[in-house]
Amino acid sequence: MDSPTLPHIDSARVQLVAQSDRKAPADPDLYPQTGSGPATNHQRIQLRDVEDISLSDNAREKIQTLFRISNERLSLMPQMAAAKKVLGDKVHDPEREKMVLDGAAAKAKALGLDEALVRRFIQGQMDAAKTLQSMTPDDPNEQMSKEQARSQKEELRKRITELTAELLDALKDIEENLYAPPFKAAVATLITQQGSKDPLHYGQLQTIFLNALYPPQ
Ligand SMILES: C=C(O[C@@H]1C=C(C(=O)O)C=C[C@H]1O)C(=O)O
Repeated sequence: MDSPTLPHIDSARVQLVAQSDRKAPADPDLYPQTGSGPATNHQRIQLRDVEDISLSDNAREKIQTLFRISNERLSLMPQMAAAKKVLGDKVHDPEREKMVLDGAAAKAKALGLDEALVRRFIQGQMDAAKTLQSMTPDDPNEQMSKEQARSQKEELRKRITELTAELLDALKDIEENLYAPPFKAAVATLITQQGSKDPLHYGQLQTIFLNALYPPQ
């Protein structure tokens, strides 16, 4: 990536709060418990089952690609929050969200991807993005001028647009496997294992991912 204007995420600035206002997941098979407590029997069984399935390295890589892109997209949000603060802009920008969703729907069509899945998935990514921005604390040492903030926001949006397109390519790559039970179980397990890296903490991102890929009936 060649974007020197995008600063790296500074985790010290992102003191994240543990708060998920999402509903309790419906299906414990797909929505494993997360948190710091010991794994439940259920989780242990599920992990063993997934090993038994011996998910191909290829499938594992594809799922991890999806997480990696999502993480990169989310990692831009503290800088987005900082730019918006300088500009006095709101975290939630419904016009921009409509553009992102419409762009994603158009690309979904071109790829032959299920549009409802794509809209759900990208809306989930945007919800997580807003949560992360709201959790970004003020930086009393922030020196950015409005001019700098405007160009930072613009650069970030360019990158976010690219990453949104990459997310759809990665979704397309797993679409045909998505509803095979072993694959579902593997997604749930890999998401749980990713939990420690969840920038939203305490399973919120896992829940967003799972709800988007496998909406509770
Ligand atoms: C990232 C932004 O903040 C929010 C999140 C968005 C996203 O994840 O694409 C889009 C609009 C905003 O509601 C932004 O304003 O660009």
